[in-house]
Amino acid sequence: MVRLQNGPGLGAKKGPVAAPSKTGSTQNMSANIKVVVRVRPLNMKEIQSNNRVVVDVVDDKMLVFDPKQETRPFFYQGVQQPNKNFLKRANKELKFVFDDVCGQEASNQDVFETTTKEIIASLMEGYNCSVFAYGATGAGKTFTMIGTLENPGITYLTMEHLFYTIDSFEKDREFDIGVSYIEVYNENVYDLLKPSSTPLQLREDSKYGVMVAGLSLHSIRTARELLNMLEDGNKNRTQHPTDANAESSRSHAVFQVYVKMRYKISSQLRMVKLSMIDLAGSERASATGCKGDRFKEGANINKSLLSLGNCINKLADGSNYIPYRDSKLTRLLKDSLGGNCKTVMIANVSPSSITYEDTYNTLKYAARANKIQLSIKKNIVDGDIRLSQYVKINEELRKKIKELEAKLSLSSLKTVKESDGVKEKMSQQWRQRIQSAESAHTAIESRLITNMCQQRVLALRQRLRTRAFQHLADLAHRCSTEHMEQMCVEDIPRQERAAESYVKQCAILDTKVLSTWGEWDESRKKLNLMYNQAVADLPELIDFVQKLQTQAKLRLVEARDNLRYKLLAIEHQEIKSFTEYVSDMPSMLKKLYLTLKGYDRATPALTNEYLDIMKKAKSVKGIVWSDEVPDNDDLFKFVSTLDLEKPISAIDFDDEENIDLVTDSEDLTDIENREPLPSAKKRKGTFTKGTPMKLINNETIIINDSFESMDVKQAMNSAKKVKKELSPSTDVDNYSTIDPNCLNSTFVMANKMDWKKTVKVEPSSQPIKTLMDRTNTITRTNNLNDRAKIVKPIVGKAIPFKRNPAPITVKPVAGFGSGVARDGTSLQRNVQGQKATLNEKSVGFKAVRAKERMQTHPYSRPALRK
Ligand SMILES: Nc1ncnc2c1ncn2[C@@H]1O[C@H](COP(=O)(O)OP(=O)(O)OP(=O)(O)O)[C@@H](O)[C@H]1O
Repeated sequence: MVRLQNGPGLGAKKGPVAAPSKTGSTQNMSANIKVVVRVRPLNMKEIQSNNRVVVDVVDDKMLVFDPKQETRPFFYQGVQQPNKNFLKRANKELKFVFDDVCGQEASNQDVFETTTKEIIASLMEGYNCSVFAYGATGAGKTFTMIGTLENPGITYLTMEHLFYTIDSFEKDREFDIGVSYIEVYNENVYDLLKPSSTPLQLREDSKYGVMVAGLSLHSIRTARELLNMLEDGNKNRTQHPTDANAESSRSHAVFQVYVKMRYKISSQLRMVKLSMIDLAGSERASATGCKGDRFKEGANINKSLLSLGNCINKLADGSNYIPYRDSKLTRLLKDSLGGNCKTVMIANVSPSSITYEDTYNTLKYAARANKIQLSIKKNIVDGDIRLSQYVKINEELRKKIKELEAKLSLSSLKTVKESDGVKEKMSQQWRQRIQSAESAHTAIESRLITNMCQQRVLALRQRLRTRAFQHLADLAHRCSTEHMEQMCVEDIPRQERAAESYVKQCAILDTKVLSTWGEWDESRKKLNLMYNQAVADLPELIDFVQKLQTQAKLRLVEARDNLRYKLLAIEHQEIKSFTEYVSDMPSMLKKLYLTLKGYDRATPALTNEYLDIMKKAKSVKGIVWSDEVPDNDDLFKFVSTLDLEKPISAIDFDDEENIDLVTDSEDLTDIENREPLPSAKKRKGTFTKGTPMKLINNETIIINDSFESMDVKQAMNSAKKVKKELSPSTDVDNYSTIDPNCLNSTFVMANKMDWKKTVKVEPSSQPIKTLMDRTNTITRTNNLNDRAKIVKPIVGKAIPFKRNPAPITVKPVAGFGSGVARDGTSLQRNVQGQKATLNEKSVGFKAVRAKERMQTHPYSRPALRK
């Protein structure tokens, strides 16, 4: 098999060298075999023989074989004959036109220029190329192909040009070059570079074409190496002197150059072959004068050349069948003649008439070959084509991918940027919208909190004011000093005005709170909806939303703190005042008790009560734990709680037990005099229990002066107890029989009242009047003489009671804490024998006011809003 030796690329890859593929080519081109005729100069022998020149080179394209000779006058018997030399053969004067005609003066360089130089370009393009020298022996074939050291032949020149060309292509291609040199002698193939007596076998492969089994390939780097190689090879070539040529080559010498090209970028691989063939002489056997082996040689040579001629003829005729297998030479040159090859035929001829027939045959041969139309293809191996195509496609795809990636990257970046920009814009818009809505909501909430805080402060202050007033009321009726009396006279209207003002303020605040709360609730719903939408659109806004919600909670906590601080300050002041107030009570109580006891009026019940008070004083705790919050103190809960979800109005100060709702218009009479009710629930029912005063019967009114929650039932039991102590046989249920003198200060037994008449107090009989009526217009007459008789100091001097010389009339004032009877009428309070009458006008007046209040407290009275 053909193998490369010492080749840098090919040598490393041992194995059969890929021959050009028939199917691997991708481009076709049509070309005739280029035929160049070279006419050598006459050699010395020919010159000496003075033979005529039968080849007349007209120009570089045409020659005339056996041209017409110059006419010389013909004399016969001394007489010039006019037209005819009967002794002379007529000249053929055949005009041959070839691709090129190199005359006798043409050098090998000139031949190279016209023959193989141009095929190197084709070789670099991937075409197989073939050059063979044809001609008779001694026609100058070897001289043309091999030449001499002084005048190297076209093989050397071609290889030199090949290396020169390779150098110019090395930038983008890698080359591996291997050469072989064989001879076909007597139909046997021999390796001239690896001499062996054993002929090599020709193998044909469908893919690689004709191959020489066992042929050595040699790598060369310079043309000079080739020259030496050729010289060595020619030494191994069979040569025998003939008559025509002293150094006649008796074999066909085939020098083949394998060029492997790999494109650096595409990795495309091209395998091309340049065949340079020096054929054996095509001379006639007679011309060689050989006999024996030499004759046999000539016969074989002629046979191979005949086969070559036949193939050329067939190729020229366009025959489908080409008899390549007729000889080893034609088999070997299959690729170079009719196959995938650009072929140059150099027909060497001698101009001498000595070789007239051979020259004529050569010219005919060459002319015939010139008609061969070859279809040649570039030799690109299938796999390499695919590989290179894949590589190329891959590269293109990679390039495209990169471009697309770049575009995509830009597009993505742009999209991301656009998306980010849109998101950022959306985010900003949402934030602005939310902040705007949140600011508005905060403003509303601030108003709501302010109003609710005002509600609670107001409620607390009113509670404390009422308590203070109650304390004053508790004391006033016992006072006889003018100063105290004056205090009461002044304070009552003031307190009642304060109460009325409180009611109004409550109504206003209630309205404000409920109105603001509605606004706040609506704003809150919108804000929450906005929060949800924003987070749904942009989940990253959740932090922003949560921050706002946390800020809202903090605002509420701060508001509660501020409120409690304010309430605490108020309570603190109240405790301080109350402590001062209470601190004097024990000594006073002790004096009173001892006074009563001194007059023997300290009943067992009173004594027990006194003892109870002592016990309580003994067990008073100095510390009230902060977590001991009174469960039933709704006012405390209301004041201390700031719940935006419960926009209730101020709570009633009365004990829950004592609060009922007036359900009809008749029962509305005293609502105005009550504390504002905390809720609709508390206003349901009837206003029966817990009234400060209660009409027991027409004669008796039980007054619960204590502002603090006082259980009527407890009071009644206490009254019964006192009655029993005083008169065990008395029916305790009949209060009319209770002696007022036996009652302690809590209970007052009224005289039988005439509801229709105003009781007028006789001035003479009632020198002292202690007034404590927070309710109605009354004209009362108090005769405290009896009291003066009763209340005497036990020890020491009696308590001085200032007598009031004239009855006192109190103008109708919507009072706070006034008693309201179940039937809706105001009750008079008779303290220790005072007579009270009902002023019916005041009832109607208060009823109207109560209705007004109900209207100003729509949320406090939801049942009545309709
Ligand atoms: N163009 C030429 N110029 C000068 N001398 C030439 C030329 N051609 C051939 N000769 C000479 O002619 C002789 C015969 O040439 P050559 O050996 O090349 O013939 P050939 O065709 O190879 O013969 P053979 O077939 O017998 O080998 C040689 O001595 C050679 O130097």
